[in-house]
Amino acid sequence: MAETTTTPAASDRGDLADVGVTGLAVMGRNLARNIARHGHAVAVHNRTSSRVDELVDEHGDEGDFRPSHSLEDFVASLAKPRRVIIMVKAGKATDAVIDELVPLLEEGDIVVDAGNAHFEDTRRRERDLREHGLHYVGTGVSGGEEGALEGPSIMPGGSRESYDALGPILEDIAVDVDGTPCCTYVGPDGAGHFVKMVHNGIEYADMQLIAEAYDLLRSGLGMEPADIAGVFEDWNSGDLESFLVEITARVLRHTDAQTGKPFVDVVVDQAEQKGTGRWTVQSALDLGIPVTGIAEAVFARALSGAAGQRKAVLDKGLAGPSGVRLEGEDAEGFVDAVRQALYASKVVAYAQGFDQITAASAEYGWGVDRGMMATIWRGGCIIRARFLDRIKEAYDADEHLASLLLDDYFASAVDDAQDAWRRVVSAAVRLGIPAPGFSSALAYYDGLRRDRLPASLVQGLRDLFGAHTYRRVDTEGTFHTLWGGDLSEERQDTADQGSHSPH
Ligand SMILES: NC(=O)C1=CN([C@@H]2O[C@H](COP(=O)(O)OP(=O)(O)OC[C@H]3O[C@@H](n4cnc5c(N)ncnc54)[C@H](OP(=O)(O)O)[C@@H]3O)[C@@H](O)[C@H]2O)C=CC1
Ligand SMILES: O=C(CO)[C@H](O)[C@H](O)COP(=O)(O)O
Repeated sequence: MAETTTTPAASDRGDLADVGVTGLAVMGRNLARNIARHGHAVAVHNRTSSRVDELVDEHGDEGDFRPSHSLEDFVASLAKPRRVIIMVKAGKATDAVIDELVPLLEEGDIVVDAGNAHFEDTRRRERDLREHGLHYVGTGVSGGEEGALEGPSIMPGGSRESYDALGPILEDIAVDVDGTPCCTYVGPDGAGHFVKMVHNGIEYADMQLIAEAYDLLRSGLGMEPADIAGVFEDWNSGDLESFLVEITARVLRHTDAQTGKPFVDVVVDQAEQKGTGRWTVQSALDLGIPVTGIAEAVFARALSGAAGQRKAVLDKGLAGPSGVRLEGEDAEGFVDAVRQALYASKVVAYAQGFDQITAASAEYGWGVDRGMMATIWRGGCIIRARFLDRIKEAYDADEHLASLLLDDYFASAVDDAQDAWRRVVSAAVRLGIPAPGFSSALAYYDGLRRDRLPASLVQGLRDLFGAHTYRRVDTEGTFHTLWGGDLSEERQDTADQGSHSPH
């Protein structure tokens, strides 16, 4: 387990710890254990001291832990330049820890925030700490509790210099796929946390699509959860192979011990969220990138949580098909059609997420390498999936690829799936089964394909009611029609540029 140490051992550095972790809840505790198991001496600290003692009592034999009960002792136990990993609640808790930590540090030390911070917070903190001569590394860590211990996917931002000092440890503890660690330098300031945020947004979209596939099989065909588990197990040996498809089978196969019912039937059908999906959509709105799959997933969670409204509607019994099943020819081959619709919709969701990374990288000057992001998402993280190999190949082959959907492999995969995709969306509409992920992905695909969009009419309406102007297909310049006058057209060369932005 402890064979890949690339930093000098603690004993070579004056018996000081190689790295420190403060915040020992599920993630920090397992990250510290992972670091120790890889032969690095790790200082451990937590606001509530009992967590430190528990870690050392239960797992002290796994490696070289240096417990501290105060932040002062914790900092004093670290070799210089000090490398401090903060793994606490995002937001105010992280600021509180930074405020306490900074006066104890020296120029050149590296502060790593491995929590799910908002990338704008990371940009602000990086600026502030730079003024103190400190490096601030906002890093995404994905894989949950198990990944933190066995090898997560790690997405560090910050200065190159800080990565040179920190990267070897992070690459040691990250999971390895085909000899490549799922950790790479992402880019300056908030780049790491941005990429992690989009990762989580894609996670939302992926789960929503999986949930829709389950609903279509259950409500549309009348299949039982255990049978649907078998379908997902089968799908997991093909193009859809992924962690989320694998665990869907496990969740669907699980029976509640108390009632003997399928576990999914005893869980309240209101999906919660901590906020990273919502942040992704908010940022996409600012950047003008249509991440429809992620947005539908966030809104589907919101709709599920609107308990009062849902009950009122149910009580009133709003009209529409319900309880109708597919039968005969309509049911034939439907399971496989859902598989194909799931695959095509997933490709769209990932394509949109990568578009958002592209736009943010240009906006903030991060220089994010999309092929490398696909590479480090192949293992350790929640969205790990077989088809990330294909995404990596697509971006490696053309670093300027305008959309993943233009890559030959994905263009033909989606084309192969599209009859089934349309069949599934039509069936969902006819049966009254909500499938916002599947249908919005298809609408996005069709929107991209169209020669002319009805946006021209929107432009006309804007010009009529607000003199917002429009551009013509046949002449350069900006125009306004005198709608309230003789309907003649004026050139508006001094028009407000903002009104022309497609974003
Ligand atoms: N759970 C998961 O699957 C994943 C979580 N993350 C992110 O990792 C981070 C840690 O997550 P997780 O392990 O679940 O823990 P939590 O998000 O539940 O945070 C608990 C930790 O934060 C500490 N903390 C809270 N407030 C303060 C404060 N004001 N000052 C100092 N410490 C404080 C707690 O200390 P105390 O014990 O004293 O209360 C405890 O160590 C979060 O940012 C989370 O978003 C990232 C990927 C996956
Ligand atoms: O970061 C993660 C995985 O990479 C968390 O699992 C994710 O934040 C869960 O989010 P939510 O509670 O909003 O579903």
